[in-house]
Amino acid sequence: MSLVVLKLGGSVVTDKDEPETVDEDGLAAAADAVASLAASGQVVVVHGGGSFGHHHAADHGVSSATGTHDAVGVRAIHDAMKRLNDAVLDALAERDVPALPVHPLSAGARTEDGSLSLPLASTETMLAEGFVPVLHGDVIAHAGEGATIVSGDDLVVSLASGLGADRVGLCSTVPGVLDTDGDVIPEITAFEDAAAALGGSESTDVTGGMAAKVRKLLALGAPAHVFGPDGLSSFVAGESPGTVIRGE
Ligand SMILES: Nc1ncnc2c1ncn2[C@@H]1O[C@H](COP(=O)(O)OP(=O)(O)OP(=O)(O)O)[C@@H](O)[C@H]1O
Ligand SMILES: C=C(C)CCOP(=O)(O)O
Repeated sequence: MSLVVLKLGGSVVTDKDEPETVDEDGLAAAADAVASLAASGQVVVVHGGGSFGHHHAADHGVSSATGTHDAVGVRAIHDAMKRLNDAVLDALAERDVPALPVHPLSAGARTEDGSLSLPLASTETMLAEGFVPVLHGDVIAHAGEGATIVSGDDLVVSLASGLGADRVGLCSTVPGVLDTDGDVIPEITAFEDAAAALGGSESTDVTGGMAAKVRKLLALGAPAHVFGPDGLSSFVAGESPGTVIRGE
């Protein structure tokens, strides 16, 4: 059975500029897409932080590289992400998708050099038993740093390579990776293909926006599709909306 890893960007399922606000229409469209994928194969969902995780992370001075030993701050970030995760799980349950949470804080860790170790037993067993695991960007224990942010994009890379995903999709608010004229770049095989146009994120985003996304996906070794909400149904149908990123 084919396995799809789908990331729902925080900017798709939340209003990124209003603290802790779900974008109900964006979430509904995303949940419909997951329901269709789950009806025809295995799917692992990952969602980003949007206005839930990033504001708390910025308030506590935590990013992917800079950590904290303040447990109160770690819990504030994690609890916000659990609230968003609950909203995603609820939307999926309303569509009869057997979705279950996997919280990276309790599952994985980072070594001193920042590499992510994400044991996959819970996700794999859930899939084998017919569930749809739903992970999320989170705060995670990091050797020598206390705890740092792990982005949904990092999780997608670990999951897709560790589980041998057949297809990877990242739904963001932009229709793909854009060039300097604002047109979608159909294919990226090297960072230089898009470097001139790649910026961070327009909203509060402690994990780096589109440039970081492209770098991580190039390292994946499997094709990854970056598309906007309008590309969701085409991705579900097996087509190739937006930008495809192929690492060498
Ligand atoms: N060349 C580019 N093409 C497309 N988007 C770009 C580009 N350069 C910068 N961006 C920014 O990257 C953003 C998408 O990355 P971002 O990390 O915010 O997406 P996301 O995955 O949807 O959100 P989150 O990180 O909350 O999950 C766009 O909204 C845009 O502001
Ligand atoms: C800010 C937090 C906690 C999660 C970040 O995940 P991302 O939005 O996928 O980069």
